[in-house]
Amino acid sequence: MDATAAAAAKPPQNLGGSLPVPNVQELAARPGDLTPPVLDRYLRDADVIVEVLSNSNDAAASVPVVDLGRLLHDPELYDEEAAKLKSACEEWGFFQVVNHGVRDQVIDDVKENLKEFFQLPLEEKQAYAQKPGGIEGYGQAFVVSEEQKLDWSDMFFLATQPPEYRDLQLWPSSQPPTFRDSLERYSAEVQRVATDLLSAMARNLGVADAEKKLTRIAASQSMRMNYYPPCPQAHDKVLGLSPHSDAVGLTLLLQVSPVAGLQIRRNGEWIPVAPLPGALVANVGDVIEVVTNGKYRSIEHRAVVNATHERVSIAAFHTLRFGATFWPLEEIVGGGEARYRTVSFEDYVKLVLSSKLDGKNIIDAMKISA
Ligand SMILES: COc1ccc(-c2cc(=O)c3c(O)c(OC)c(OC)c(O)c3o2)cc1
Ligand SMILES: O=C(O)CCC(=O)C(=O)O
Ligand SMILES: [Fe+2]
Repeated sequence: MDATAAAAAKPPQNLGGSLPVPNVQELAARPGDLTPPVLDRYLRDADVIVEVLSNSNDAAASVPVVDLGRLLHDPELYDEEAAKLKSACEEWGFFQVVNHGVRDQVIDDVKENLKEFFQLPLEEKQAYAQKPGGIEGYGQAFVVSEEQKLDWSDMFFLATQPPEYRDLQLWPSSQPPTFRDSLERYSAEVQRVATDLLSAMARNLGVADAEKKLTRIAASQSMRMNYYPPCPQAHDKVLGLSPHSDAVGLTLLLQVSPVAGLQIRRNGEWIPVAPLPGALVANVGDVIEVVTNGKYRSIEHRAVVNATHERVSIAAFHTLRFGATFWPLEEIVGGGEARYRTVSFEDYVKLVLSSKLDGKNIIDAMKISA
């Protein structure tokens, strides 16, 4: 590869960052520092965190479960499982993936190492802090004004695929010593799951060449590793992560802790997605909504926090590579109207990273108004 091609392979720098905000794990560890003006930045209006209705547990139980092994290795069961995937994408936008083939050891190692990382003293974690104007590293995202309400969480964000997108200075090398290895293995296995799911979605959509057009949506991957400290003072008045849809193609979320927190908005209610041991939670992101012209819609979700237990999760975001452009696929639009704009991936990432985390605001900005 010549120097120009190598430079082109690197992702653009300084696509956007966040205003600096307090480290939430430290705030939680020193409740004396949590004075009313500090806490007030996290407290939501009473109507924001409404309880889920009592019958919601039934709905939670029916968040679809898709068996990837059946789709990949069992021709006799393929049609039945593909139909489940189709209705999960059309009706829910969220589903749990089981029998996905990511090895238990790979999952256990990445979970252990990430929990160890978050337990390091603040000064050690700060060695991997986000740089001004950048999103990668340890810190926060989507804080664009001093007035907005803050989320009760910290994040560690790393670009993981393709390997040339990585900034290895931000990948912990010695504490914990196996972090790089375990993240690398987990990243590769999860990217394979994303590609396989997108292939199956392409077959379901039944459009010529859709496979190539959809699997490119897993060409890059980044990991948002979330740490939600407990909040005994006000767990029912703060949010771990504001309502949002993922501004990527396909997210595969690992609920590291056996603690509830993820909720999806369905028919106007917030429904919990209980951690299912060994499963990955898949969700359709905004980029899939664009290329399917709204046939598969991204779904708003959020994270709530616990009074006494910390919670850790890893969102593996799969999306396009820089240099790509995306638009509603002609085969899906057919004789109808494209409902979303064509955009270069780079411009799209700039839009994402300068936004507030606020429901479906990003995809709304992509819509062509009637
Ligand atoms: C390949 O280029 C990029 C792809 C994705 C992102 C990105 C970074 C984030 O931090 C981020 C995020 O925190 C997030 O919040 C939950 C999110 O959902 C709205 C994202 O889509 C997201 O994307 C950066 C660069
Ligand atoms: O922690 C969770 O359960 C949700 C995380 C999430 O939605 C995200 O990182 O985009
Ligand atoms: Fe999300």
